[in-house]
Amino acid sequence: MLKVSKLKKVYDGGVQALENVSFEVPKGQFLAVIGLSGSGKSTLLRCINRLIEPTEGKIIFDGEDVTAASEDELRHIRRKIGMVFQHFNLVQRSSVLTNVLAGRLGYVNPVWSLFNRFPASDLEKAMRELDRVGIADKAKYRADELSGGQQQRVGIARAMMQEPHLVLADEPVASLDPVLAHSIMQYLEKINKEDGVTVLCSLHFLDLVHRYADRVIALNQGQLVFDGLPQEINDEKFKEIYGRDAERVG
Ligand SMILES: Nc1ncnc2c1ncn2[C@@H]1O[C@H](COP(=O)(O)OP(=O)(O)OP(=O)(O)O)[C@@H](O)[C@H]1O
Repeated sequence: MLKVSKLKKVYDGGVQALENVSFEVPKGQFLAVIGLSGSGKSTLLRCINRLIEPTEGKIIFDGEDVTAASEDELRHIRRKIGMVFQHFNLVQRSSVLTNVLAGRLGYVNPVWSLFNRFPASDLEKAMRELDRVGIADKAKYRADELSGGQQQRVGIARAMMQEPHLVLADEPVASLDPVLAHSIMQYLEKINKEDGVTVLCSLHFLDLVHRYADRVIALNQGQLVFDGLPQEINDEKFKEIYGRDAERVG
């Protein structure tokens, strides 16, 4: 469902963040993206829906050429791609429910959304999604009244409002207390296994990769240095991915 070919990104100022990155993702896969800080994980995820413009290369998603899409086509493609962010990206002063409904913005009439009016079916769906992540009782709270773990659950519910085919999760547990990481990962696992949503998720900890990912790709200085099963990352591969000085933790 996703094909990335020879992707390259050079930022203004000359930093080469991605070089010749190619891989394919079949529908329904849970793919982890790993690599040291600065290796290009965020850049890769954001190039896929063109939040960042790739410099070269091609991205095909659901049979459509994302890289060649017009603004209109891109809007349509982005509806099908949900995003979950490291720092949650919620509107802090708005209610949990309003934040979740924001996931519907690609669908509703913009005039309605200006007045914060959403169809009853969207409200019902928002409550269902909040229920699935276990915080329906927090719908009326302001986002900034929630803990980090709860805010990330709102982030997942918001992404699910789009009825996405693909979710891009950019270090979704990196800002959380490590003991909360599994609960958030389990929600991502649920949408992957129960709804068949394909997930691309960058992660720092290999134990999470082993526990949740079907497959893993690794970046080192913008280059793809590994593409395989989590259990194939032996000590030698580990050093190739993270460098000679790296030591396993967890
Ligand atoms: N907007 C930008 N302008 C210039 N350089 C950038 C920009 N964003 C990222 N970079 C650089 O591109 C490289 C890849 O960064 P990226 O954020 O994709 O890595 P990452 O693996 O996601 O890192 P982290 O785990 O710290 O988020 C780094 O050298 C970074 O400094």
